[in-house]
Amino acid sequence: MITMDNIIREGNPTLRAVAKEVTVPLADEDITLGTEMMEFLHNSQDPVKAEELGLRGGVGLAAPQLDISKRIIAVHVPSGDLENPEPTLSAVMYNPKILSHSVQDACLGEGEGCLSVDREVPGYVVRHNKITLSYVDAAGVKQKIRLKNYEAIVVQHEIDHLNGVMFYDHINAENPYALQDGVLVIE
Ligand SMILES: O=CN(O)C[C@@H](CC1CCCC1)C(=O)N1NCCC[C@H]1C(=O)Nc1ccccn1
Ligand code: NI
Repeated sequence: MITMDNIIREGNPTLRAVAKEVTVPLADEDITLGTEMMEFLHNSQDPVKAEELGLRGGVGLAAPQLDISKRIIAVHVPSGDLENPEPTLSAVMYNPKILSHSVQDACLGEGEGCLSVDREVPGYVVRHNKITLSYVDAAGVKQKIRLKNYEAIVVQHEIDHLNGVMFYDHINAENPYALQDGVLVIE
């Protein structure tokens, strides 16, 4: 089971490496890894388990954060309202690739953090508001989906990890809260 001890922190060169594509059909070990990554996200969002295991709640995880330089990500975005427990996006994605994106940019009003960064780095992380994404799913089937707003931000944060990019690489050093006209601020 994955815990915070398995998550590498900034300074580890794997976080700055470009991860390798996984072979398709998927190897058993890659399927198992994806399952464990998703289980970590579930546990991290369960108040009892997160407390028990000392987990920071996470909505996404990339294999390089486990010191495994493979193009595998897991995302599990809760719906946010307790009535509807259905997550708005829950998937393990192999070889994810952004095929196209909106001209419209967006950022989280709260900025971003990272389970591999044990410090606050304030500022807007400007990303694409909408993306068209292809990936191979846990069943080995090629998927093509469109995402927008928060879900699109989460997936872009994870794909950045596959390319050795950290969220704060996008923050304007002179003025962390500088915003071009028309950038959508997502609260
Ligand atoms: O690469 C992956 N990571 O580094 C885990 C990150 C991924 C998100 C950061 C911004 C977009 C994707 C993560 O999830 N967080 N960042 C650090 C602490 C907070 C935590 C978080 O946002 N938690 C959360 C949010 C809503 C509901 C439940 N939990
Ligand atoms: Ni991260």
